[in-house]
Amino acid sequence: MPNTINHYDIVIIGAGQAGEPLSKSLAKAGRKVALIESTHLGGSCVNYGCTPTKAVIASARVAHMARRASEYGITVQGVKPDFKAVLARAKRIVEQSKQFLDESFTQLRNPLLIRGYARLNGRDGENFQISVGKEVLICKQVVLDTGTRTQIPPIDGLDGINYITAETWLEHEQLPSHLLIVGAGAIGLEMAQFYRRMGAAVTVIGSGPQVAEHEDADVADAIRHALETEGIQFMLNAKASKVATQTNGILVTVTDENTNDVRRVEASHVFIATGRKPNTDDLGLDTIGLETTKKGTLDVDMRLRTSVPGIWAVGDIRGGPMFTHTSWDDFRIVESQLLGDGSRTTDRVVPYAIFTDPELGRVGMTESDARAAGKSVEVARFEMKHNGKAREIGETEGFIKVVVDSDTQQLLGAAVFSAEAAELIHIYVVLMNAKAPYTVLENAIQIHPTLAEAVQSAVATLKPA
Ligand SMILES: Cc1cc2nc3c(=O)[nH]c(=O)nc-3n(C[C@H](O)[C@H](O)[C@H](O)COP(=O)(O)OP(=O)(O)OC[C@H]3O[C@@H](n4cnc5c(N)ncnc54)[C@H](O)[C@@H]3O)c2cc1C
Ligand SMILES: NC(=O)c1ccc[n+]([C@@H]2O[C@H](COP(=O)([O-])OP(=O)(O)OC[C@H]3O[C@@H](n4cnc5c(N)ncnc54)[C@H](O)[C@@H]3O)[C@@H](O)[C@H]2O)c1
Repeated sequence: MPNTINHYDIVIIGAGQAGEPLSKSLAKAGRKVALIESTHLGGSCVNYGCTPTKAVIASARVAHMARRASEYGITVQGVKPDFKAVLARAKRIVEQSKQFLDESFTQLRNPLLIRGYARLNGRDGENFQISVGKEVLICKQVVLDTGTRTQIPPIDGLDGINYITAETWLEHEQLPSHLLIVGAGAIGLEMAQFYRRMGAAVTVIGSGPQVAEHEDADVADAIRHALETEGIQFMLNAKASKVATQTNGILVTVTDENTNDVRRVEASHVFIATGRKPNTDDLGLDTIGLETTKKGTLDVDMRLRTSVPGIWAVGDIRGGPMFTHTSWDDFRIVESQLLGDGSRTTDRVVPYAIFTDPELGRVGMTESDARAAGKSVEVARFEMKHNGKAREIGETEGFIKVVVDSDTQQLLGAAVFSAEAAELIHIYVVLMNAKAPYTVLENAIQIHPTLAEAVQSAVATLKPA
């Protein structure tokens, strides 16, 4: 059977956080658009990332608060998480989002959703050729939004065990008796606390000297301490070098990065959370002369153009911050470049959070980054135990750290480690976007009693130079 050949203005490969909204926006503006997705609409965030992880983290918090009930004068007896029911709740929430996305495409002919795995297949004159099964698409421009998958580290024997990853954790319906998590980044930390609160023993192995390696040491230590208090064990400066099945589970050999000393840990399950590998290795990029970096990302300019004119890269594969909100903002950048005045670029303030409890809300530079950059730095720190609302709701753990440029009085960055930190950080985000001095927040009125008062209290401890 001959291949079907269809022509488009723009083809988007990957229906992730940027690709899906971009396809609709470009089509609405009159471009003929195809969106190709190999698995499920919504990508990693909806199907196994943000959505289900935050859903199970919410269940875990209910269990945690039920265990703490007596602190509030309430008697709750026999807190018993039902692990399967917790996963089932998360899966239902995922299904709702997936269904909503699927239905949004059922009546649409432009953008046309094509299900299948896409590869670039060289040029057709000035245009690009893309293959999906037996279909060939010819187009003027291509947007790549193919996301990432778990980066599997070279651990001896790993192929021989049924390890868990960010992609597969929802399918493992048996609560591990002892979960060993390899990787102490965002995924490792969030999932460690989830499984621990479900009742599993949890050990986290991190190759660096601290958890959350991009954060200031005091912030990273506070996260580790909070998780240790709940019984999670950490092995830092350590690497899992070998795994082997034994009668009662899995024997993991852990090598100390500094001393080369070897320890053996028995676990029932292993979760690999050692970073993400871009899905760029089977995209036919070589057929159009597009090279990846060593890490597999695509170098882009601030307008998200790759080195091949007409090819754009958005979301996690373009290097830099890997978040749903940055991927979604990439959609707005490409939209601005293709349909608007081109003013929107990657020159942006990027906040993020680690959804442990307490949460970490972050924006801008860390103190160490700011000092390394030679800025004239002033740092304020405010302990949450001094905030009235925090005491009233029993959430006194944590602190706020604000890094200010003492020449301009503008924020360079902030870390909020507290209850609701992922919400609170946005106050600093707005201040940074407005390029306003911290005194604007200092002089504002905040509602009492709120955690937001702590965000103000932190800057109020700064003194203008
Ligand atoms: C466990 C976990 C928790 C997370 N939690 C958060 C969080 O709380 N907050 C946050 O901001 N971020 C979170 N993230 C990160 C967030 O999920 C990603 O940054 C975001 O989804 C990236 O979107 P994307 O556009 O790069 O691609 P993705 O959402 O990964 O989508 C890429 C899509 O491309 C498809 N695809 C790949 N190759 C092809 C091909 N050749 N042909 C056709 N289709 C293809 C894939 O099937 C996929 O659907 C989390 C990630 C994980 C793994
Ligand atoms: N709340 C959120 O926004 C959220 C949540 C989860 C994931 N994410 C996104 O997904 C990305 C990936 O998360 P992640 O946690 O997998 O990656 P990560 O890069 O954040 O952390 C991986 C950690 O694993 C360690 N490591 C690597 N190889 C190792 C080994 N062999 N043994 C022991 N430790 C090893 C690294 O030193 C690093 O600290 C994040 O960067 C983030 O962008 C975001």
